[in-house]
Amino acid sequence: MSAALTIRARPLSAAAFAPFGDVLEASGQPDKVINEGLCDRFHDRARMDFGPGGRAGISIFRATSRALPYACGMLERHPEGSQAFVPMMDLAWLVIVAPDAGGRPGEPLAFLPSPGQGVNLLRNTWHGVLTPLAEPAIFAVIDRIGDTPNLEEFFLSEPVVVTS
Ligand SMILES: NC(=O)N[C@@H](O)C(=O)O
Ligand code: NI
Repeated sequence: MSAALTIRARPLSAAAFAPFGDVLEASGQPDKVINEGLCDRFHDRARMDFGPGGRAGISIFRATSRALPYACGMLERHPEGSQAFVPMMDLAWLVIVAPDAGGRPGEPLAFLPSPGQGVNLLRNTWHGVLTPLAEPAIFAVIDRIGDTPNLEEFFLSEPVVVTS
C-alpha cells in the first residue's frame, strides 16, 4: 500500500502560480492612475477565457471551512473556461493546483494566499475546489456561464495531504 502523498502549502506567488493562472493583487506599479489620482488601476491582470458558446458570469460562493492538514481526494478542471476566486473578506484559504500528466493530474502544489490576493485559474487547469480555512468564507467567482457541464473530475486513488 503506497503512503499518501503529503505536500506543504507555500505562500502564493505570481511566479510560482504562473503556469496555472494569475495572482490577482495590487502588485508592482499600477498600470493607470484614475479617479483624479485617487485610485490605482492594476489593469487587465488575468488571462480569462470563456470559449465559444459561453459568457463570463460572477457568482457568489459561501463555502464551508476545512482544516490543515487537509486531505484532498479530488482534483477537477474546466475545459471550456477560466475560473477566478476573489475573497470578499480577509480569511485564510488554500489553493491546490496540479500540472496535467497525460490527461490526469500530476503532482499537486498547494498555496496559501495572503490578504488581498485572489486567483484566476487558466482554462483546463487541474485544481482542488474552493477550500477556505476559516468561516465565514464568501468569494466572488468569475467563470464561464454556459449550457455544458464544463467540468472534468479526477478522484485520486490516495488523497493528497496538505500540511502547513
Ligand atoms: N463547481 C463549482 O462551481 N466550483 C468549482 O469549480 C470550484 O473550483 O470550486
Ligand atoms: Ni473549479
